[in-house]
Amino acid sequence: MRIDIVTIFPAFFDVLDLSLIGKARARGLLDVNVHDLRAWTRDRHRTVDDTPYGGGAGMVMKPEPWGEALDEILTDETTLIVPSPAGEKFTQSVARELSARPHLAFACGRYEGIDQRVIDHYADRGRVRLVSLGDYVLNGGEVAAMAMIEATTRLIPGVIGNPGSLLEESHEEGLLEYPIYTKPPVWRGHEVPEILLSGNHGAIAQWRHEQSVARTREQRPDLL
Ligand SMILES: CC(C)N1CCN(Cc2ccc(Cn3ccc4ccc(-c5n[nH]c(N)c5C#N)cc43)cc2)CC1
Repeated sequence: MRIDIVTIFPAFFDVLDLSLIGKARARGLLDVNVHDLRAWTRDRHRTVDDTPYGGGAGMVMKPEPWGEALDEILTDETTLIVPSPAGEKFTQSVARELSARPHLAFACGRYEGIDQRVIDHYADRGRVRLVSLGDYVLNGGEVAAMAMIEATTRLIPGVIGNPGSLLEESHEEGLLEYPIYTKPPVWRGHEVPEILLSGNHGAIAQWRHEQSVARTREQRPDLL
């Protein structure tokens, strides 16, 4: 998968050189390219924003730099993702859908957002998705893009070491995951549930499912 990220804070994505995504890049599983939107400005101040038509607080990101950047980056195979508080909710299902795409481009806005005509222009030409990380307000699209990239790329075969662990994760089966434990068997007086030491794999699987259901009922009844 190729991923392109356009942002006025390219250094924000240096973290993508680390950990599993960094290793996947080194192994050629992922081709991640971060671009500074200001590279497509034409004025000496490298201006990317201006006042909103119709008045109102804040500034709006100008369409011209975005148009020149995206014209260079997008292909017929690209899904353009625009993180936005007004977008569809980002879920595990969306992550799974995006993980099958050959090319993702993330347009990370700042200020009050990107001039609507940029989204309209590229919507006419193919796949544009406004996607929201959740019902809270961030200062820009970078944090959301980072989360979406991590949730999506970890589903690509070979990116994480143990594909089996993808199957029992929260939200994959519609339930929250069961509690997990490791050595020592007793820690500060807290014992590991005895069933997990029994070696009875059928009983352990049953117990884990019951724990998942109980946890989901407690924390996320909306998922049941
Ligand atoms: C009345 C007038 C003063 N209102 C002022 C608040 N406006 C809403 C508003 C609020 C913040 C931002 C900052 N921002 C800029 C680009 C950008 C991309 C994503 C997100 C974002 N926030 N939360 C998520 N789940 C997101 C995602 N994905 C936030 C972004 C942009 C826009 C609405 C207008």
